[in-house]
Amino acid sequence: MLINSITKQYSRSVALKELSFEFKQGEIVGLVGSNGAGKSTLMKIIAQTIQIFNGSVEGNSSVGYLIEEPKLFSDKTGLAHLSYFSKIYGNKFKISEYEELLKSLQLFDVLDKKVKKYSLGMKQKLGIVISLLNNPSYVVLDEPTNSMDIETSLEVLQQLKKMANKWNVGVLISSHKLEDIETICDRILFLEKGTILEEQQFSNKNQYILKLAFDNYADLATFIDHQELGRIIHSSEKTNTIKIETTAENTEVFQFLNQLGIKLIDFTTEKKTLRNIYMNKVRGEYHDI
Ligand SMILES: Nc1ncnc2c1ncn2[C@@H]1O[C@H](COP(=O)(O)OP(=O)(O)OP(=O)(O)O)[C@@H](O)[C@H]1O
Repeated sequence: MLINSITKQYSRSVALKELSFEFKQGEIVGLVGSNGAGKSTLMKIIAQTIQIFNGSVEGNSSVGYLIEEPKLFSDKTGLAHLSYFSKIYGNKFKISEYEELLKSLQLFDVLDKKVKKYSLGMKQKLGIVISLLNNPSYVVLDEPTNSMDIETSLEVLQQLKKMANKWNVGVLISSHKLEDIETICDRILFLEKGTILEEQQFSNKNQYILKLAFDNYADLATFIDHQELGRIIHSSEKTNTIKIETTAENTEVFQFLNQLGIKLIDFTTEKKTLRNIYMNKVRGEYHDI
C-alpha cells in the first residue's frame, strides 16, 4: 500500500501534513505518537472512513479495521456478530476458518454469550476478529489493546502476528503501550504533528545506546575518526562526550578503545528500547549530554 503525500485539514487544525510511506502485506507496522499526532486520522483515511483529504492512497481496496470502540450490539452473542459482519461482507461465516484464532484469543468458548457479558478487553478481541473477517489484505487497528491487561495484550498481539504471517495480512497498529508495539512490529513510525518524525526498524540483534565520556577533545576526535561501532547520535566538544547506537557488546567496545589506546572517564550503556528512542526523539533527549 502506498500512502502518498496526504494532507488532512480539519476546520481548526491540520491533522496530517504531506505524509508518505509504503507498507506491504505480511508486514507489521507500528504507529506511535502523542495525543493529537494524527494516528487515528491516518488510519481512517486508509480505511476509507475519511474520504476527503489531499494526496492519495494506493492499494487500500481490501482493508479491515478497528478504529476507536468496536461497534457491537450488546444483546447479540459473539457468534451472531461474526455471522452478521460476514453477511455484510457477502460471506457466510465459517467457524472452522477462525477456530484457531478464536481459541487462541479465548473467545471460542464464550461465542454463545451476549456481548453485554463481555469485558472491554473481550469486546476488543472480538473487534479484532471482525476486522479480519473479509480476508483483507491489510488491517488497521487503532489502539486495539488499550482495555487489556499487560499479559492479555501481549498474548493477543502474538496471535495477531501469527495470523498476519499465516494469512499474509499487512497490519498497521497504533498504541500508547510502547512495549506492545515493540514486541510485534517489524517497523515503527513516530508520528508527531501530522508528519513522520522518524522510522525505526527493530532487528533481532540487541541494540544499545552507548554514552562515552573522554578525558580530552583529542581522544574524542581520534575515536570519531576511527570508530565503526555504529551510528553517532550526538557528540559534544564541550563535554568531550559522544552517544552512539550500536549492536556491539561492551567487551567489543573496550577492545576497540584499547587498540586505539584511549581511556574513558565515563561509560554508560542502555539497551535500545522503543521507550528510550521515543523519549529521545519526541522529547529531544538525545541532546542531554
Ligand atoms: N473530527 C474532527 N474534527 C476536527 N478536528 C479533529 C477531528 N478529528 C481529529 N481532529 C484533530 O486532528 C488532530 C489529529 O487527531 P487524531 O485523532 O488523528 O490524533 P491521534 O494521534 O489519533 O490522537 P490520540 O492518541 O489522542 O488518539 C488533532 O489536533 C485533533 O484535535
